[in-house]
Amino acid sequence: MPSRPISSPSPASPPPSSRHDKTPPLTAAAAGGCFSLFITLSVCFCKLTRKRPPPPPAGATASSSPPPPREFSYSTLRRATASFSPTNRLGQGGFGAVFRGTLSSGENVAVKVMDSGSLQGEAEFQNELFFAGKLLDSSPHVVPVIGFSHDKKRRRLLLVYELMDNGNLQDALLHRKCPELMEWSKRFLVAVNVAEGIEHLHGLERPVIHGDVKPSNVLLDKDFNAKIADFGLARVKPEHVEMITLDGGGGGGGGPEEELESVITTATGYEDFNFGPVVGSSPEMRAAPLESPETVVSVSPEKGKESERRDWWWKQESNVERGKVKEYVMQWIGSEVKKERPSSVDWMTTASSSESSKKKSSKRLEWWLSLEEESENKKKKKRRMVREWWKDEYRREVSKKKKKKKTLESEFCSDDGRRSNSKGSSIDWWLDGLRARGNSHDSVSVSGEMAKSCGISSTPSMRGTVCYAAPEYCNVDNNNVSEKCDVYSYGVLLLVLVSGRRPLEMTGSASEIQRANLMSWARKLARKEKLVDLVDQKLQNLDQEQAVLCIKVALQCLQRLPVSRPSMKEVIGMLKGEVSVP
Ligand SMILES: Nc1ncnc2c1ncn2[C@@H]1O[C@H](COP(=O)(O)OP(=O)(O)OP(=O)(O)O)[C@@H](O)[C@H]1O
Repeated sequence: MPSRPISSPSPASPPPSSRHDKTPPLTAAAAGGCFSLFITLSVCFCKLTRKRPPPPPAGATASSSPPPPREFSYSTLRRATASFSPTNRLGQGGFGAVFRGTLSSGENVAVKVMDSGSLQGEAEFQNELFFAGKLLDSSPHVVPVIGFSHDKKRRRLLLVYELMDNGNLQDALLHRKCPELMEWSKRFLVAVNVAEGIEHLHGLERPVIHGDVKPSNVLLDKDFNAKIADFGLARVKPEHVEMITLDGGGGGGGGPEEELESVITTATGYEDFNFGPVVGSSPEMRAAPLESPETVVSVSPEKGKESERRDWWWKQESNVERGKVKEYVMQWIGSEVKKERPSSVDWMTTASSSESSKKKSSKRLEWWLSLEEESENKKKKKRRMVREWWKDEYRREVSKKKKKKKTLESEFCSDDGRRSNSKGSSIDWWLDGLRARGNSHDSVSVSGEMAKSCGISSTPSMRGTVCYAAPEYCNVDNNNVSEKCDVYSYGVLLLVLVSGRRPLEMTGSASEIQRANLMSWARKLARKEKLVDLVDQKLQNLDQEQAVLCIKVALQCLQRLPVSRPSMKEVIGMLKGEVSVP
């Protein structure tokens, strides 16, 4: 019987044992696939959610020392400030409102939000960012920007700073009257801190001119250590600076006519804005000043007059923006006309409330602003007429004043000690204020307290703040900007610190009138050798000698000619008693 051949096992039908053996590799492959898919998805998710670091600034090298300012997302800052809650509002500047915030890391910050349509805003934003990289952690007496954010949808630009617990010096000294600042040693320390902060800026390889030194730009930490803030108007020192060595060369000299004219020009801020408005919002335009302000800022004598006049950020021109600028200037002049009246609140408000006079003012201002289209001769003629108008306005106001106030006014002594008569020189009274650039809330208490919370910026001009700005800084041909501008402003700040008064302050009593202009009063006291009269009576544990020394240093800083002012290094030396006061 033939034996049945043993059929070979068909490959299609493996034995049960063999099928069972192949299952684990298949499962492993599926699991491996799932795992790699998971990894890929995780990596993608991480990439998508990770915040991109800001691009390095132009010209930055990999080894550039200070880290660039951080970019925050808008939502982070919104969360940090509880949706920019009014309860977190710290103050208001020309740029916009500033809010207190706490980041998720627990870090306390101050967030500055640029108002959409702010004239100053965008240029200042760029400027602050430009200096942020340069100044981060560079000095204990400087508050640089630590980050920024922008929200395209809401057209908002935001800057983030380290929070300074005791706010600004202006507020702490003059509004809140913090007890800590009633201690002489603390005030003196603030004076030295500020001087060191400015000296640090001036001592950089390319010196930085702050351009807006004033008490509201000095911030105080929890121990009342002072730091310089707000680099919106800062600039790198021009390579060629024309130093004024002759009186009248741009330091505000010249005859009364010229002075009056220049006062009106500077007071309106018109010339500043005429250079071209704040840049537009396209990225290219925004990038321009960030690239290299140093190269544009130089004011070499070879350049044309027109280009000499331009600050580096005023590069863009657009008619639409011009319209906005004019509107702004008109509003501003209007408010200045109201603010600058020398006497008490009552006649000022009476005057400003009259509807017809408002209309008249507005017409005249329109007219004044139309000067830019006029020829030089016509401009001169109109300027003369505007001058007349300002005088008329003032005389009208004066005639409304009570007899008593007239008497007080006639007692006012001018800067050089000459007694002014009530009619002819009455305009000088408040023009003196304007000459000293006295229209900010930093300086004006004529109309009562104008605290930050009113929402009024203290920098109405892009050339610093009235009262604090050096005469040459406000000059139309602004090619004389040097560190000495900051020295002048520091001199005013020092007087404010020692006296506890604003640079321009009027309360109405006869004795007060002579002290209304802090700088003039200090000079007068110096002539009488009674500087101690200027020292704040409320100061505790006063070191009289040191306080008088501070006033002397301040007067050195306030010299009209920049070359006559000391450097900040010398100022620190004088304050510390290492250098004698000339
Ligand atoms: N880092 C900060 N910490 C605490 N408060 C701050 C800080 N930065 C600004 N502030 C507050 O917000 C206010 C407004 O600041 P901002 O720098 O915008 O305006 P300003 O310098 O006072 O005015 P301007 O911009 O017209 O010169 C300050 O006066 C200060 O009280």
